[in-house]
Amino acid sequence: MKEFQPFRVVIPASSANLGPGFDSIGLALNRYLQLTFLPHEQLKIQVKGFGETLPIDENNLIIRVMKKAFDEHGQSLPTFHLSIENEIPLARGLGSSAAAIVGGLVAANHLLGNPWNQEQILHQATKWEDHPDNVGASLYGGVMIGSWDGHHVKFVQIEPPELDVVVAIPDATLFTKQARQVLPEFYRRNDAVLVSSRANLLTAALLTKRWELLSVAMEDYFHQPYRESLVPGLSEALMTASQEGALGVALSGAGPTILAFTQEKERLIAYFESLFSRLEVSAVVESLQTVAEGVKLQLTEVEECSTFGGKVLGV
Ligand SMILES: Nc1ncnc2c1ncn2[C@@H]1O[C@H](COP(=O)(O)OP(=O)(O)O)[C@@H](O)[C@H]1O
Ligand SMILES: N[C@@H](CCOP(=O)(O)O)C(=O)O
Repeated sequence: MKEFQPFRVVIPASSANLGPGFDSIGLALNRYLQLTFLPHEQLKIQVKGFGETLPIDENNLIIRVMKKAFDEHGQSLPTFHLSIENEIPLARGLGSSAAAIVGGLVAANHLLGNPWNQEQILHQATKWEDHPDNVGASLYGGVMIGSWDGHHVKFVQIEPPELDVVVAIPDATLFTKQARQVLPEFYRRNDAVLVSSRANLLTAALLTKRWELLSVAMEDYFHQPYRESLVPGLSEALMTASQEGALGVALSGAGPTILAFTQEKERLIAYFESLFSRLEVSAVVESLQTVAEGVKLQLTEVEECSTFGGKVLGV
């Protein structure tokens, strides 16, 4: 067994796209995935919070990511006890897979002696997800604006907007893979021109804090119209939330969560609760905060690893 000092990696959730920033813009949010690693003679994984259905062996995404990082450096992954404490619901459009990938890469990089810098970790993470929006936000925090051509990521990180975020998270899952299959292969030039101008306006509005532009700047024609049929409440929220306190509203990532920026969060929460109750769709409506900081790694003492007190479900 390879010895190392126990450590913890804490990764924020994220909301991708913000409307027209499809596969490009991501925002870090204050729900966290926390991974605690302790040397152990065999792999053991324990899950608390969201993720009861996750594999607790080598098939777990975090372990697959770590193993690949070790393979690329010609080393074999040490064995450990991994405690996963997860506040990010799975397959809801809040970047759970991106958080797992970023967490796995940051943990592997630490165990390997930090061969990768943060930009190289972003590159690796983007290769796993094939878009830099969620992984960028989880890694760097704030708002990440990135561009990936399949080989290179170029990006700018900006401060998150000083606005409240309200999310409506339906109980049903929607896997990103499934929500990408409904998207068209080609776009008409007029649609592409319009949505690209909306994305430009969104970036400018975020940079200049022109919140009154968000309702128009977050209009999207890349993905939301095609995903409406998969997401209860989306078409109505896009049409009416701005009259109920939303400054801008969008599908969060691939959905089914709907996200809105607001300065009137109680009013907007009441609106979403009434919308979902009328649709008879079970959903949690709550306010989240944007976060300026991305993933953090903390060395810890064995005594502090109280997370290992619970039942160990692993192999
Ligand atoms: N904490 C985690 N540990 C391991 N795998 C995870 C974790 N969170 C998410 N995943 C993997 O990511 C999948 C969900 O990814 P995805 O469909 O992209 O949804 P999301 O919008 O939540 O990112 C899960 O089914 C699981 O395979
Ligand atoms: N740009 C991607 C974002 C997917 O985000 P997730 O949180 O649903 O994984 C897309 O829209 O497909």
